Amino acid sequence: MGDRADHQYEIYLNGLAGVLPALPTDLTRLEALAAERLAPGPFGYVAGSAGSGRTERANREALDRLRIVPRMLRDVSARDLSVEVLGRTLSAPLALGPVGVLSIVHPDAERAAARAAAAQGVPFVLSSASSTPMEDVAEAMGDAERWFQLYWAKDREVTRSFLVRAKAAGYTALFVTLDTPLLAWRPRDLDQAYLPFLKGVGTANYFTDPAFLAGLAKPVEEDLNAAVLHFVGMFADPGKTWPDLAFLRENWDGPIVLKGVQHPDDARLAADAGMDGVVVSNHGGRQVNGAIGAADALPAVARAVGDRLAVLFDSGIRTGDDVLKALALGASAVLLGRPYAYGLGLDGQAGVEHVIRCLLAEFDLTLALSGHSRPGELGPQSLQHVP
Ligand SMILES: Cc1cc2nc3c(=O)[nH]c(=O)nc-3n(C[C@H](O)[C@H](O)[C@H](O)COP(=O)(O)O)c2cc1C
Ligand SMILES: O=C(O)C(=O)c1ccccc1
Repeated sequence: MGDRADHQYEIYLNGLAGVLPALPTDLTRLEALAAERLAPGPFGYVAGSAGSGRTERANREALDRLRIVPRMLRDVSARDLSVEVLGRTLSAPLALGPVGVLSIVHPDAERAAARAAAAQGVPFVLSSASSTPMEDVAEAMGDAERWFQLYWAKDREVTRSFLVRAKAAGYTALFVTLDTPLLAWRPRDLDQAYLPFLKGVGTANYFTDPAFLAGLAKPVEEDLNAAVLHFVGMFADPGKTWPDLAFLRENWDGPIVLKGVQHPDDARLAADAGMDGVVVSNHGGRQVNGAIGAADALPAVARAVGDRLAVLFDSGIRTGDDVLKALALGASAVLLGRPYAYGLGLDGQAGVEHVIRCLLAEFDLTLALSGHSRPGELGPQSLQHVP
């Protein structure tokens, strides 16, 4: 076992020494704890999803219908969790996914989450809609691996400027989110009249951008309302189509990953457009109510493009066995969403580190106990579907 995996056992060893962890080690308990301790508006924003929550439930149902079939006597004494993704070696098949407006759950927001990822050796994906400018998050991370998530704006100059800034700040890959050309119908937020960006939260990258500011009649300080409305009207673009990807390919020379792909034909279009990867994701059930569970969409996408593109996965990952299942279905790594936002809200950087450590320790143990030593050994043979 490598250094990283040894490190994951810290919580376990603390347990043997009678030291209580600050947060539950069963990460499925974080949501209930966050419901108790966070303010209702921010908690509802993070926990909420589209419509009646059908897709969020489908994400869990899809993972829960899969069962791991353990194999015995396979010498699992030495494990290596590392994977190759987008031309890099990751120490484990995990990254923190893009979650916007993190200052609603903790004042240290993206800086704390990014430092936690850096400390635990997993990449951090910074949201376009972060509460902290991308340059400040980069500075907090030193030379640790970071990727930039793009909300593909209506205004070309803003997009171009974001790409230049992200490159200069050391973000090595671009994650373009396709599933949010509009924000969905989200009853939890509507019922509480809680929409953080209407107060200017999540606009840090825009309000520090010369191309964005050039589109305002007055400085942000003089008319916050107008600035916010300008942001809401331009941050995403429901008019975009596949040929528009050429613009991003011409203006970004690193890997480009399309986030929010659910149909194998869209994955093929991504490959044909010269993209480098896809994230099979339904945005944690926050966009299309009634959509296919993300884990149910993964196998067909992996079959369609697994030999041409990096296939990543998110939406519903809560425990180490979920990570194993996603990899067995054909993903090379997973992104984490809400669980780390809860960790941040409950205990800042330490809370995010707790979430990463528990998830990876549980993944490492589940991998070993099911008879595997490396992620590459996982495949359809590792799983059984139950009706
Ligand atoms: C509060 C919140 C904000 C999010 N903001 C973004 C964002 O700015 N950009 C993006 O691509 N995805 C965003 N997502 C989606 C996540 O990247 C990810 O797809 C989703 O949370 C995964 O599902 P999970 O929460 O069930 O793990 C957000 C999710 C949450 C919960
Ligand atoms: O809430 C979200 O899911 C999301 O993607 C988003 C979009 C705009 C601003 C902040 C978050």
